[in-house]
Amino acid sequence: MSGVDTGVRMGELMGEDILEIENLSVRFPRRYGPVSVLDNINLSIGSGERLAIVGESGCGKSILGLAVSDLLPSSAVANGRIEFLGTDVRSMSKSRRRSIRGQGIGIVYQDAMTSLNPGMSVGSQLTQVCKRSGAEATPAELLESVRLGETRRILRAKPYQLSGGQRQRVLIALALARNPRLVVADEPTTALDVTVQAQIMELLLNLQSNLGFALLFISHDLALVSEFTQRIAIMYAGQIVETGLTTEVLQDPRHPYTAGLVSASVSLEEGDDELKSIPGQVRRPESFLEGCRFRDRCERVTEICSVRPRVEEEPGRDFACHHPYAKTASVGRN
Ligand SMILES: Nc1ncnc2c1ncn2[C@@H]1O[C@H](COP(=O)(O)OP(=O)(O)OP(=O)(O)O)[C@@H](O)[C@H]1O
Ligand code: NI
Repeated sequence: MSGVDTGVRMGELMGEDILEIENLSVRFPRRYGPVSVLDNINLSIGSGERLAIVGESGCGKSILGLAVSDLLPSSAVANGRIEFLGTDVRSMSKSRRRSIRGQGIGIVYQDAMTSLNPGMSVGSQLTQVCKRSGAEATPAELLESVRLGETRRILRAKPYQLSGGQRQRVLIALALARNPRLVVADEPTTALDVTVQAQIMELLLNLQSNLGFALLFISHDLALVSEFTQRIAIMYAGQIVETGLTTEVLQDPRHPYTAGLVSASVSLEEGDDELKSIPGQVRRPESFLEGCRFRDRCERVTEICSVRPRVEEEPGRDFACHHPYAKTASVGRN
């Protein structure tokens, strides 16, 4: 948690918090023993806020999205609090949890083909979700709100008869059927080509500003994230290493991991002959390091890094590092 005694938390600046995660840890004991694949996560989202979760593959972004949506696999063991609209979701009965989730949290995944039921028409899937969540809108209206033309044909179609972009719009319509206060979008456009990707992002953002839900946007793509989100949390190996306003974090990273991601992304955009990337790769959970989990890849590493770094709290910014980069005087350079 940030700014405990002095500052105002960012979520509060955006309106009241609708989601608060406190000391959340997730393990897969049968696979990785006592290692936490999500380790002591603290995070909140304000009403109507757009928050990005960023990090390399295997850092735990999707597991965090699943935990928030109460969809963790049964082999996962979770500890900590996840409070949605003021209620601790994890302490409720299964059926109550399902109804809260059904009415408050919508989910859009990358892979529409596996998120949709392949044997069932789009219309039946929408009807089912509308019924379950007591939606006021009809399936046809939902398809119109995600700007799918040819509504009648699409209602009758099976998922495989649609294009990737159309399927992604159907997923968004299903999320809207839940009257969401929060939408978790996990790499929602990764599988699409660039033009369609831009259209889907624009749709999601239009709906977000018209309907006012908060957006938890999981992505690898710093360009998308900087265009579309207000706040960012950087994850490495199951831990949040830095949070703050998206523009400030990306322009003036304090954590060496964030700095590495930013320079790799800039290098990619500028089409450098030799792509700058962070040396090495994310370890598998069974070999996560004690102390700072990033230390084997970090250019600033010293002995102290085998001790877990505290979370430093500055106004509007948290980071967990023994050797952070100094704050640049003028954010907004370049
Ligand atoms: N069902 C599972 N059982 C055991 N381990 C799992 C399971 N699901 C995920 N994991 C592990 O949890 C860790 C985090 O995975 P996660 O899918 O959240 O990463 P990610 O950041 O979303 O990566 P990507 O960018 O590739 O989607 C990985 O080490 C993964 O192997
Ligand atoms: Ni993922």
